[in-house]
Amino acid sequence: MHNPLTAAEYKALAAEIQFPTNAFIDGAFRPANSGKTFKTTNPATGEVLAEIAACDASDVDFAVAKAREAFDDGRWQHLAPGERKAVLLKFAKLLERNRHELAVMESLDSGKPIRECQTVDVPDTIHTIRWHAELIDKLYDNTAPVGSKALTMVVRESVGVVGCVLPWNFPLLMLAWKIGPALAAGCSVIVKPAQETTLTTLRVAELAHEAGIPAGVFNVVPGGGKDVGEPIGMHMDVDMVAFTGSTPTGRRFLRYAADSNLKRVVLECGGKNPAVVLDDAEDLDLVAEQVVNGAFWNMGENCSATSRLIVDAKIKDELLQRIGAYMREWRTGDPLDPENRIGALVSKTHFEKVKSFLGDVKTEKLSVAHGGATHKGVYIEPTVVDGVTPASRLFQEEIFGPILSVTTFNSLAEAIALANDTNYGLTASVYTGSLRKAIKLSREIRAGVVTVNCFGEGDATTPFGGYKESGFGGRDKSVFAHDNYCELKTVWIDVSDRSVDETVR
Ligand SMILES: NC(=O)C1=CN([C@@H]2O[C@H](COP(=O)(O)OP(=O)(O)OC[C@H]3O[C@@H](n4cnc5c(N)ncnc54)[C@H](O)[C@@H]3O)[C@@H](O)[C@H]2O)C=CC1
Ligand code: BAL
Repeated sequence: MHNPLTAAEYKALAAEIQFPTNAFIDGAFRPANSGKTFKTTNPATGEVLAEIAACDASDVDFAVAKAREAFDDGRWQHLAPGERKAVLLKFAKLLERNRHELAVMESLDSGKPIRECQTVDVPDTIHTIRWHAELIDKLYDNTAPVGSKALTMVVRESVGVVGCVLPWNFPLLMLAWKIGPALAAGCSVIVKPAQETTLTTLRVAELAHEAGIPAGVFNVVPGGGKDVGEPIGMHMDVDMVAFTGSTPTGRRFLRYAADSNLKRVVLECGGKNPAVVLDDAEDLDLVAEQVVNGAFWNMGENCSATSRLIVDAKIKDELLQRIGAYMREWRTGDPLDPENRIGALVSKTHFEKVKSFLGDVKTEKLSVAHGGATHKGVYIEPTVVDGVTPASRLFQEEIFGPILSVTTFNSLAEAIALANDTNYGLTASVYTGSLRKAIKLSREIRAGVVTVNCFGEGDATTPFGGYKESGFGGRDKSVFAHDNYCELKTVWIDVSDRSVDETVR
């Protein structure tokens, strides 16, 4: 499905794309009630791509009213699961037909390399929608073993109106991780994209409507966190919020829920993910490749990024040398050139934040093993920093940029303690030739995903989410994500002799 284009073809497509600019509510594009707009720019060039409706609480109220109307009259939730599936599969087909446009729009708005948009973001988005569509007519409800005097049904019902609050690092894919299971389950959604990356969400909503998802079921309300995110979180008629983003903002959604209607909250937050490499790792070239992929994929703007390399002191120098060799393949530059693997960071503000960690390297007198350069105020070369201790900000804080810290250990117990020495617990990877050690590490590292002899986030079939301050309330992806968007209802029907006798009388 990927069949990538050339750099010239991507640039030609970029020149002719029409960007959506208005909110999408009740099946139609609409300006913000206030008439206000905000600019979205291409971080690689600074060029303004579009002026987008800057919505506020009044737009959220309107979207929630329309989403509630659509939910209550059953135009979507009361379709048979197979009927929803058919519409969602058509939606996936339309996404596929428009995959080049979506990939280019995503790259222009976020600074992501087009090669990633084309090979990961867009195809995984489509696959996620398809996977949840295919799941929905294969799930059976249950009866409970209550004996012969009653018949009980334990049925799933759609949770209702869901606010999906999204980050800027994987705009399309995080949208799919939320709306895939939510729409399949019959919910109505109000999506708030990150202000930095609104364009593809609006285009996807338009395609969903074209595919036959009824008006009011899929709404997009663009704008800022305080203006749109908070009113969604505080809304008395929103039944659930599904959020991906930073841990501090995730905490706010728990407070909003507590201060409003106790809506369900599912959070997927930050990470400070270790790669633990034991001295019996079988293929150090493979380890180097996987660690580099984990650390620098998407410029490290990734909650699951490998940001801490925890390596046996005996093999550190050898591994760093191989990491350096593999990093030579990681060219930095124009995101629309498919040869480049590192694009622009999402914004100047974020660039400055990531750069401040390079400042720590100097003040802490750490050594840069590889990389370290910055270009044009938006690019940071992949960087490996050696000699980092747990006291360092580089070891403890989510950087969300292409910086990998290196720490050594001298025993397995020390490796596990270092891996767990963080408030986060999202992902980890372990590299060893010993099955026993791999199992021990995977059990003792407190993280939602542990990969062995590879880096990854699993696939559509596996749950994704974190322990500790990396997450709350549920998992994205897999059949378990479907459960987030459902209420469980018990229906108890008395069929005892007493009730039969009463009926007869
Ligand atoms: N876990 C992850 O995937 C992500 C982590 N981050 C981390 O967060 C840092 C800051 O990035 P931000 O874009 O500021 O993340 P953020 O967590 O503040 O933003 C995520 C979403 O929440 C919304 N939001 C922000 N403030 C809000 C508020 N007061 N009430 C309701 N909604 C609100 C934003 O508009 C956006 O849609 C990054 O440097 C990175 O470390 C950022 C994005 C994704
Ligand atoms: N890597 C997928 C989840 C995230 O970065 O937000």
